[in-house]
Amino acid sequence: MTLYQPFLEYAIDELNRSLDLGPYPIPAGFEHKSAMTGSAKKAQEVVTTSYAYRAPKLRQIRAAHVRGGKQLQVLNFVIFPELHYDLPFFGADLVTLPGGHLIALDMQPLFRDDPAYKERYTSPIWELFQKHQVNLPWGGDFPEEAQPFFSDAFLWTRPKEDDVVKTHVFAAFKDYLQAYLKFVKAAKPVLEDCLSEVREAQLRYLRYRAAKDPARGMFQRFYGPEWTEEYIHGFLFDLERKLAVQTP
Ligand SMILES: C=CC1=C(C)[C@@H](CC2=N/C(=C\c3[nH]c(/C=C4\NC(=O)C(C)=C4C=C)c(C)c3CCC(=O)O)C(CCC(=O)O)=C2C)NC1=O
Repeated sequence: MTLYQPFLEYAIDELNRSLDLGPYPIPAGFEHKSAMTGSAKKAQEVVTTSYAYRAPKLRQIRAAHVRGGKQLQVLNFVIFPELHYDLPFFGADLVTLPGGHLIALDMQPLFRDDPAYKERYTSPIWELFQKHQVNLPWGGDFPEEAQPFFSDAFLWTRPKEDDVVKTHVFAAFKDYLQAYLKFVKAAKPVLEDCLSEVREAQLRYLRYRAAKDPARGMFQRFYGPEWTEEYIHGFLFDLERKLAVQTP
C-alpha cells in the first residue's frame, strides 16, 4: 500500500457515500501512464494514474496519483465546482520527494479578500485549521505569487516522518474533505449578475495553476513535454479547453 493510496480510497468512498457521483471523461492515453527512470542498475518505474468524476454542483473531481517508489509519491486531488456556484476549490497537493514530504491542503477561495466570502468559507473551518496546525507546523517558504490562491486556513507543512503523514496529515485531509462536502450540500446557485465574476475568478485560478504547475518538470522528465502539456491543459486544469469547445 503506497503512502497516499489510503487518502485516495477514503476520498472516493466518501464522495460515493455523500454525492451522486457520475463519470468524467479522461482523455485517451491519460488514464494510466508508466515510464522507467533511473540507471539500468537502479531502474525505477513511475506510474501516474488519473481518476475523475462529476457530481451535482461539482464540474470535475479529479486526482493524479504518481507512484515512483519510496522516494517519489504524489497525490494531487482537486475539486472544481460548477461555474454557477461560488464554492472554493478543494485543493490537496500531497508530495513525497527524496528530501521529505510537502503537504498543501486548502479550500482555495475564489474571492480571497472578500470579508463575506471569508465568513462563509473560512470562518466555519477555523477551529479545524487551528486543531490540525498544532501537529502540522507552517511549511515556510512558499511562492509569493501563489498566495492569492490560498485561504487563511491553508495547511502548508513539510513533515519529515512518514508517520506524521499517515496520522496527522490523513486526519486533516479527512476533516477538510468532510467540511468541504458540507459546503457543497449547503451551496445555492449564485445570482445571474455574479456569474461572470465567478467565471473570471475560476479562470484566474486555472490559468495560474496550469501555467505554474510545480509538477511540470517532473512530468516532462518522465513522460516528455508533449504528453505533459496535454495532461495539464487537457485534464488536470481543463476548464479553458472545455469553455473553448462550448463557445467556439
Ligand atoms: C495555486 C498554486 C498551487 C500550488 C503551487 C500547489 C501547492 C504546492 N505544490 C508544490 C510543490 C509540488 N507540487 C507537486 C505536484 C503537483 N502539483 C500540482 O499542481 C499537480 C497537478 C501536481 C502533480 C500531479 C510537486 C511534484 C511539487 C514539488 C515540486 C518540486 O519541488 O520539485 C508547492 C511548493 C512550491 C513549488 O514547488 O511551487 C506548492 C506551494 N497547489 C496550488 O494550488
